[in-house]
Amino acid sequence: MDKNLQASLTPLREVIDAIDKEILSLLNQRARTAQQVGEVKEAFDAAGPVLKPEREATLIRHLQSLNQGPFTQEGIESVWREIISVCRGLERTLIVAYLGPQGSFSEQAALEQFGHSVQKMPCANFDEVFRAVESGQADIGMVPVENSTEGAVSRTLDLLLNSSLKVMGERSLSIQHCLMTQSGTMDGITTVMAHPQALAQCQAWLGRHYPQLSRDAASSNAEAARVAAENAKVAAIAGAAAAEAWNLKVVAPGIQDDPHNRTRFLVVGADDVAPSGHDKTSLILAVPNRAGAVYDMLEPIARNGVSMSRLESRPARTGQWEYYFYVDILGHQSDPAVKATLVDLKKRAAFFKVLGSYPVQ
Ligand SMILES: O=C(O)C(=O)C[C@]1(C(=O)O)C=C[C@@H](O)C=C1
Repeated sequence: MDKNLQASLTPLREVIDAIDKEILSLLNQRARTAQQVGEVKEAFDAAGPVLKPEREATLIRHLQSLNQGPFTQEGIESVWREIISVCRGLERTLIVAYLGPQGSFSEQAALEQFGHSVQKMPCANFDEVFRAVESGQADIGMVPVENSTEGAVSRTLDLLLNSSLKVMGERSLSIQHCLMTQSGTMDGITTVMAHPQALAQCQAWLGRHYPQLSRDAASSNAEAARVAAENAKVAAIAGAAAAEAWNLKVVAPGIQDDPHNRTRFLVVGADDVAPSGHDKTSLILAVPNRAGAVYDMLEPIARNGVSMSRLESRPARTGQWEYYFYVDILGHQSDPAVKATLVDLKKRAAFFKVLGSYPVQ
């Protein structure tokens, strides 16, 4: 290294070393305090959850509101999610179920939300994720619920309808699909494999570049990557994490038709989440099959001054053109306006189920 450069860097690096030492000492103070929190929780409610999503959300939002930079707001969130993850892990290890295998977008969403100090439980399908949490094998599950290009993930909606689990959080992820193979080229490739949602999100690109390839459905994109790692004739569409996990080379990155492609995931678990100050409530409603019924059903939301952030319908499979409506409204179910809205909705709906209130991401 250039001598002058070295001379200029050395004092700055000494400053960084001293700061890191202080951070380390503070991190250990924080970790010890979290252990004490764990002991208090254990003493009062040994079987209770260690995860407190509302506390994690308020704590991070508060730090972001104090932050003057140049440390970025996203940086605050990702650093503190990892700090909390380690501290939480000292209380008790959180077991997180999601659609695997290794390198899936669900895994990425789970790690972004809960940090890396968790026990990962990759599952073969969404039903298994719900079963793992319902049976207590896992503390929480992370499942995709909607994609900005392809819409609702219908299996998740059906599982939410029939499960006793609650929605405890949300996480939105930018979905950048990559085409990947063993060699990093398309020589000898006959088939492109991915989850049907990913094939749909990339169909125009595939039609333009590789119209001759057959398209095969996989249970997940990471599963397609696993198959491609075993079969030199298969190209997979998956995230960059899957390429790394399965030792594949990216042929083309960012091949989704919409560059702003995003997927929203839900955290499902057994517990109710307390208010965080900026929350959302998810519910399912059904209305009788008659004129004006949907308008009547939704009227209390507007009347109580509550904002609706999502409305999704799903056939009730009665053969009568009846639908379940999946509704997200802003606010916690303990907020007076939301509470009043829920009372009114329950009176009008043929079916009514609150899935949970949770911090807005
Ligand atoms: O405040 C708590 O209840 C804690 O357990 C501490 C802590 C944290 O590290 O800040 C850890 C886990 C919880 O999900 C929330 C916060």
